[in-house]
Amino acid sequence: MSSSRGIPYFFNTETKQSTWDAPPELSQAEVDALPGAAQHLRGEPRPSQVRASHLLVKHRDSRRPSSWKEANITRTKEEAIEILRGYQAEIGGSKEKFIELATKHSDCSSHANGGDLGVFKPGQMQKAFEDAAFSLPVGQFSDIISTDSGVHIILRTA
Ligand SMILES: N=C(N)NCCC[C@H](NC(=O)[C@@H]1CCC/C1=C\[C@H](COP(=O)(O)O)NC(=O)[C@@H](N)Cc1ccccc1)C(N)=O
Repeated sequence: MSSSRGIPYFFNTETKQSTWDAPPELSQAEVDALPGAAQHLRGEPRPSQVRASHLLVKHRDSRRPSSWKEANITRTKEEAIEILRGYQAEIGGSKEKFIELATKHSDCSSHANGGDLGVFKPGQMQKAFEDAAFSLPVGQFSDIISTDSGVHIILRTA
């Protein structure tokens, strides 16, 4: 799973080559079942806009290490990832749980709307966030994504 784009890539252990494209040996059903499989693996066009929610955990290297929750955020990036891994385990695919945890813990002002960012188009969000959000099937969660704001889990909602 690419941590910057939150979508799967494929690594050939013999040739040590990595690629975004699914190997021919994988059946379409296997490709579709990949966690957060990018729509390009499913032969779908990139949408012109998406709607997504996120749970953001900031750290001391965040571009703005402050939030509604904590005026001065001093945790390290590794600590932030550990915290987010914990939330990821609690969420376990449940949208209700995601909304509950984003509301309580997200370091983004969108926490007030359960993490909802509304609809956005390419060019609005930071690249890694955009790539992951636009690659997720509707209703799917990303893996942990890192941007200048901190580390995120994204749920594509439309
Ligand atoms: N709807 C938009 N276009 N709002 C501008 C987005 C700017 C954009 N933001 C990001 O890419 C990250 C990923 C998602 C949120 C976010 C960062 C920050 C938190 O991080 P920080 O900036 O302290 O580093 N939250 C925001 O921006 C919030 N206003 C998003 C929002 C909140 C409530 C309702 C709608 C949107 C960027 N290009 O920097």
